[in-house]
Amino acid sequence: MEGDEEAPTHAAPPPRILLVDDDEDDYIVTQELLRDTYGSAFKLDWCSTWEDALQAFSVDGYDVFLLDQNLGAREGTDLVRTAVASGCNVPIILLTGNADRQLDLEAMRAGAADFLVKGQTSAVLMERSIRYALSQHGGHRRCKRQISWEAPSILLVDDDEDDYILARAMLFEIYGRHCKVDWRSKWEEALRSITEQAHDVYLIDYRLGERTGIELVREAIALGCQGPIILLTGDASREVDLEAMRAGASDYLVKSELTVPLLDRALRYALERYRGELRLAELAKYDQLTGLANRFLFREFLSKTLARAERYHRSVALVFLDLDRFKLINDTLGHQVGDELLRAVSERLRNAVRASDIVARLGGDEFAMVLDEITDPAMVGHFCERILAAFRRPFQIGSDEIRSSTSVGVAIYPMDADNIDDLLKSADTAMYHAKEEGANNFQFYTMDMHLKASRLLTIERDLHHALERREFMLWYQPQIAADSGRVVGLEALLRWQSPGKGIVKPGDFIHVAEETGLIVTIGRWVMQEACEQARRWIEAGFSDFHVCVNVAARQFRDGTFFDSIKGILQDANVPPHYLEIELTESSLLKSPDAVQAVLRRLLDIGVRVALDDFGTGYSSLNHLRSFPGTAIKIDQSFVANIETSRDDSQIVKALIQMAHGLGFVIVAEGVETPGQLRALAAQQCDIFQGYLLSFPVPAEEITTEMLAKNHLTPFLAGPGESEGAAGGVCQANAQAAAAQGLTEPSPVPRTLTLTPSQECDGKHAYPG
Ligand SMILES: Nc1nc2c(ncn2[C@@H]2O[C@H](COP(=O)(O)O[C@H]3[C@@H](O)[C@H](n4cnc5c(=O)[nH]c(N)nc54)O[C@@H]3COP(=O)(O)O)[C@@H](O)[C@H]2O)c(=O)[nH]1
Repeated sequence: MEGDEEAPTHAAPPPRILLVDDDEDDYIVTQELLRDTYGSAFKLDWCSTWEDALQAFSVDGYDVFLLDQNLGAREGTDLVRTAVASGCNVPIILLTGNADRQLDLEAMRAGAADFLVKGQTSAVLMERSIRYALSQHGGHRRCKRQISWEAPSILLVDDDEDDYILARAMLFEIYGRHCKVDWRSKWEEALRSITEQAHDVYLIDYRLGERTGIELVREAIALGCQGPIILLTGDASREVDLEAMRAGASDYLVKSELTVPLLDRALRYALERYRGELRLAELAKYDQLTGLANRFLFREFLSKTLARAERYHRSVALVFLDLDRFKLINDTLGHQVGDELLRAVSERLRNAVRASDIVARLGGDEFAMVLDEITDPAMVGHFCERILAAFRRPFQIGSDEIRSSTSVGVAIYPMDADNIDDLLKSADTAMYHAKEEGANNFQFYTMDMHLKASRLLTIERDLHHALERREFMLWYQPQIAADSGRVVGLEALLRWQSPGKGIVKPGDFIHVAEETGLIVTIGRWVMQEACEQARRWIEAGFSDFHVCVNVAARQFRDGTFFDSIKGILQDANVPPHYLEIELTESSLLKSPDAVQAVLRRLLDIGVRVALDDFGTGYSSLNHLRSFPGTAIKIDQSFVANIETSRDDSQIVKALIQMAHGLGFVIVAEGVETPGQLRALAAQQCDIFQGYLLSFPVPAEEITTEMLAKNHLTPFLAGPGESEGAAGGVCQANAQAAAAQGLTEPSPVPRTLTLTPSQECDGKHAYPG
């Protein structure tokens, strides 16, 4: 048949084809066949081993692979499976030495696009097989869902009853008598039946009275027919073949050459392609990177699973995973490595579950699985342990060995939630709890988690509103110099005037702002407001003071932090030494080099820098030594026990000596009693801050008078005097405050009335 035809001219460049065959003679023959089709310049690439083939399969650029079934001791079908499993979506056509239905079936199931018998393959047959394979090329084989093979229902459209009888006999031979074969002989009738789409496959004769089968194909497809259509023609003609393909037929068969095996194979491939197309439509439901189900399909699956569980009163576990430190891996080793890791993780997860269990990538580094028919939560626990164990071995990504772990959250239907959204939320909440517990572990959802999570969500929403409605404000807590007793610093402390809750302190919301990143916006507002207030105080005649602003680690991550502060100071027209930023040791540790670089730049322009809460974190002399700052704030917890705990007293003493030795100014925070104040003064602490001296107050309460007073005289004048008239009011207030648990007054703030026994006469201890 091929002898009658000329080598076609191809407007498009010929496909790039790789032959995998361990027999060089076969390579030469195949090359000749393809040259008949694509012209004498066509070059077929060739490799002869399984290993070379695998390598070549991962190379981008081939359009089709021709693969010999016999590769030494190994089988081509295994290679097809391996290639498909590793995400190869280039069509693979299997070549075998003999026609074997079993093998043909196996090839199809492995994911081959077609199957050709070597000795019986002409140039035309090969070209057609390649063309159809290419037209189907779209990667649907990523979808590994098994579609069961059933006897298809077939509609035969032929105006010759004998042909129908013959075809039906063949079909019965292939599928047995239970195969449904319908027959239409008239064009219009056939069109109606086809558009009803009651059949799996259509066999249409090219000649249908006055009209052609091609027209019928076109019309049926235009009317929405999706099932595969095989055209039957009287004789082989390349024109008819091309016409059929262009009209939308899946294949064409020459009636005179029709045999049972040929029909069988054509039907199977047509059906498989059709199913492939359906799956292609489903591809939108698969994650392109990993081939796993995506969020859309996962929800669909979960919805069906929950519906079944409801009907049969079963429990279902939703297992939600998030990789630990994935962002770090992505940021440091690059996105390509990140992608590879996600693929490798997907493969391990797939291997950790039963074939029937779904594994989905919900996005980023989040994965989810569903365990059906849960009878005992311990089952799920074991499953989670298996998942965690799957991460114990490092992942080999290129030349890198990457260690990764995951945090797993579990929610059970119907115990924890009775619908998809709530179940997902619960599993997500449990996963976050696993992160909080130090990552690399699993947690079952509990009601407490729910309450916590919903509280956080509410706060987040309210914080957004608070920003929009300008509900934030700053209160200021004075810092008093030990040597002069005067106010040298004013720490700006954020307060939220909530319409529903009154004055809310940062302890109740700042962590949410930090977690959500909202702290960057809020922090900028704080900085602007504090600097503008500093300007107002300067204009009011205040001098020798600075405002202290707390800065969260997240604010440093924004590469514009330095410029932002500089701009704010300029806009407010405030010299930089009026500003001190306070950061905690943990902020410093989050990204030491980057943070230190910013701090140095700030110091260079004159901004003061204090290390907050010192003594609580990983405080070490090394950190202190390399800290580019001006002041150290000893944490309240040490101050609180300084009178009662010898250890804490010794620690404070050592901290002060150490920090002084390194040239830092020492600020003690949380000073609540005269005894604490005296103990700190005895240990040469430079600056005091605490309820004893003043609660945080609104800016209006900071007056020139207040700044001029010596606030320490009542307490440091000596035991007898300090408890006397001079310090009496303050003392009474402080004791009253202590008796009430030393909470800040709210909503109307008040300053402890300090009665100075003498005016400030000394220079501020704080270095300028
Ligand atoms: N990133 C930002 N963090 C901020 C900002 N404003 C405040 N904060 C941080 O929130 C934490 C709690 O602050 P707050 O509730 O305002 O508490 C401060 C003082 O009111 C309190 N304090 C002061 N004196 C005493 C005392 O004698 N006893 C006592 N029990 N508490 C006292 O201490 C807090 C000041 O802490 P510090 O900053 O460590 O000096 C707190 O960690 C703030 O840092 C902000 O705008 N941004």
